[in-house]
Amino acid sequence: MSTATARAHPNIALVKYWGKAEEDLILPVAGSMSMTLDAFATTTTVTVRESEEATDAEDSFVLNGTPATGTALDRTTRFLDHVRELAGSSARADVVSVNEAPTAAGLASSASGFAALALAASRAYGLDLDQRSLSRLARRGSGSACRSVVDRYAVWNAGTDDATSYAEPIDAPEMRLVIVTVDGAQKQVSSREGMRRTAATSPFYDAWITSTARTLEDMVAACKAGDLTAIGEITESHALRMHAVIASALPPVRYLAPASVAAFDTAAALREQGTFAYATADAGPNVCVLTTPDAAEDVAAALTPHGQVRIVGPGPGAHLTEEAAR
Ligand SMILES: Nc1ncnc2c1ncn2[C@@H]1O[C@H](COP(=O)(O)OP(=O)(O)OP(=O)(O)O)[C@@H](O)[C@H]1O
Ligand SMILES: C[C@@](O)(CCOP(=O)(O)OP(=O)(O)O)CC(=O)O
Repeated sequence: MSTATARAHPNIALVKYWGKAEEDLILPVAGSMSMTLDAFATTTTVTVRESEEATDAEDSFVLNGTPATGTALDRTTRFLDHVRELAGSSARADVVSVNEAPTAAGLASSASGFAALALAASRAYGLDLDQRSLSRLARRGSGSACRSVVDRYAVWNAGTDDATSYAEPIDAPEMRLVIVTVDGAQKQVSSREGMRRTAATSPFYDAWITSTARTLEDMVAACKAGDLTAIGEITESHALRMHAVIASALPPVRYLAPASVAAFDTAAALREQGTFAYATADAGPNVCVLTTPDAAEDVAAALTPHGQVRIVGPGPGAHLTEEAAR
C-alpha cells in the first residue's frame, strides 16, 4: 500500500480562461493569469491498493466526508486513469479529500481539488513529476487546476498540445483579494457546460478569443513593469468581458447576482475616492476585489454589505504534507 497527501489552494484568474480548443486534453483557446490563494485549501490523500488483481473494482472518492458517486466519482476515476497510464499501473486507489471552500460555488474548488489530486496521486503511484509535468497533469482534471500547482502568481501558456500547455510562475507586485461570498449555493450551469454553450452559440466568441490573447500580453507586461493600475484595470475589464460573452450565449447564462453587481459598483466608488480596488468574478456570483495590502481592511469594510468578506493573499502552489485528509 502506498499513500501520499497533498495540499493545494484555489486560484483566482486576473485574465480568465473561458473556452477550450480541445476538450479531451483541455487545451484552452487562450492563455490566462492568476493568483494562487493562501486560503480555502484542499487536502487530498491518495492510497493505492496493494493488489492489482481487482482491476474491475472501482476507485473510491470521499469528498468532505461523503462518498462521491456519479460525475464527481467519474471525473476522479478518469483523472486517476491518466496517472495510472503515466505510472504503468492498473491498481485502483482510495481518495479522500477535504475542501475548505464551498464546493461548486465559483470559488474554484475544482482547481485546488485537481491540483492536490495530481500531486497526491502522482506520488502515491510512485511518480516524481517536475512542476511543469505536474501542471500538465492537473490540467487534465480541470483547466484552471494547472495554475494552482504554481506559487503566488501564474501564467498558463495556452500551448498547442499536451506538452506545451502548462502554467509557470510570473512575478507581480504584492496584492490582496477581498473575497465577497454573495451566495454559497451550488451554481446552476457548471463552467464546463457554460464554456461549451458560449463556444457553440455566442456571436462574440471569436472576438473573445483574439482579445484575450492580447489582454494576456498586456497583463504580463503590466506585471513585469509592476504597474498596479494597469493590472487592476485589465483584471476588471477582462472579467466583465468574460461575463458579457457568457451572457451572449443561447440560452443565456448569467452568473452575476444583483449583489455581485453591487460589489462591482462599490469597487468603482472606492476608486473614485482614490482607493485601489478592482473587481473580478468567476463563473458564479461571488466577487473578488483586487487591492493592495495597505488598503485591504478598508476595502473589506466597504464590501461587507454585499456578503461575507475575507482578505486573502498570494499563497503556495500544490505541496506534499504529512497530515492525511479525513
Ligand atoms: N477536492 C476535490 N477533489 C477532486 N475533485 C473535486 C474536488 N472538489 C471539487 N471537485 C470537482 O470539481 C467539481 C466542481 O467544479 P466546477 O468547475 O463546476 O466548480 P468550481 O471549481 O467550484 O468553480 P469554477 O467554475 O470556478 O472552477 C465537482 O463537481 C467535483 O467533480
Ligand atoms: C471562470 C473560470 O474560473 C473558469 C474555470 O474553469 P474550469 O477550470 O473549472 O473549467 P474546466 O477546464 O472545464 O474544468 C476562469 C478561470 O479560472 O480562469
